[in-house]
Amino acid sequence: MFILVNLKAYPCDPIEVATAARDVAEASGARIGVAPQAADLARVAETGVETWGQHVSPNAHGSHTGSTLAEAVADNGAEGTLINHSENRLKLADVDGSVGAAERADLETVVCANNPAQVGAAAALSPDAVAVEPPELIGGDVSVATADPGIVEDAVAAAEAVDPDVDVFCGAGVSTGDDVEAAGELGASGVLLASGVAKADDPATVLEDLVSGL
Ligand SMILES: O=C[C@H](O)COP(=O)(O)O
Repeated sequence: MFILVNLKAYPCDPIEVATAARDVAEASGARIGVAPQAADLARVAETGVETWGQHVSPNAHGSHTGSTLAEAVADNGAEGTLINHSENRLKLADVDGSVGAAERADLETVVCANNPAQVGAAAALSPDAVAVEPPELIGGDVSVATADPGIVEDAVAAAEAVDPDVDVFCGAGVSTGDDVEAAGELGASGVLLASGVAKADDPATVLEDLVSGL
């Protein structure tokens, strides 16, 4: 199971989280990634943790003020990127363009989707993975795998029907090792989470619990 921690725009210390994630990954053998703000990518990557972007634009180099180029994300140490997060939705053509931009920069891709129908559409764009996240559960205390297990199972089936090579992650409310295990039992091969770690008083303790059943 891949544990991908999105720091969003939370007022946490990205280096504290990245260092804890690196240490827990090394000690446990689990795969843990951290997606900080774009401006923090380089110093997060310097910790040695697997570093991800929160977004890349479809643009290449050129006159595109405000763009987050996939090339820049990769040059600053990221190995992958989220695309189309629920809090940063893109038009379908831009999701396609961002997946292509990420691939040109050798970034692994996770395209986010609200529901199984969107998972199928996203899988048709051939990212490395899709992440299903019911928006109403994001930031809450109840894991998607507990609150709506059917949406995870349906997302797995939707991706499988379109492209069996596309992995399926789930996210929203994931904060414990039990949540990670439940997601795996529903067929997910990764979890996308944020507040459980980014808002924790002690991120290291939460990360240790997240990997405890792996
Ligand atoms: O990117 C992360 C997801 O939106 C889940 O956020 P959450 O763990 O705070 O529910």
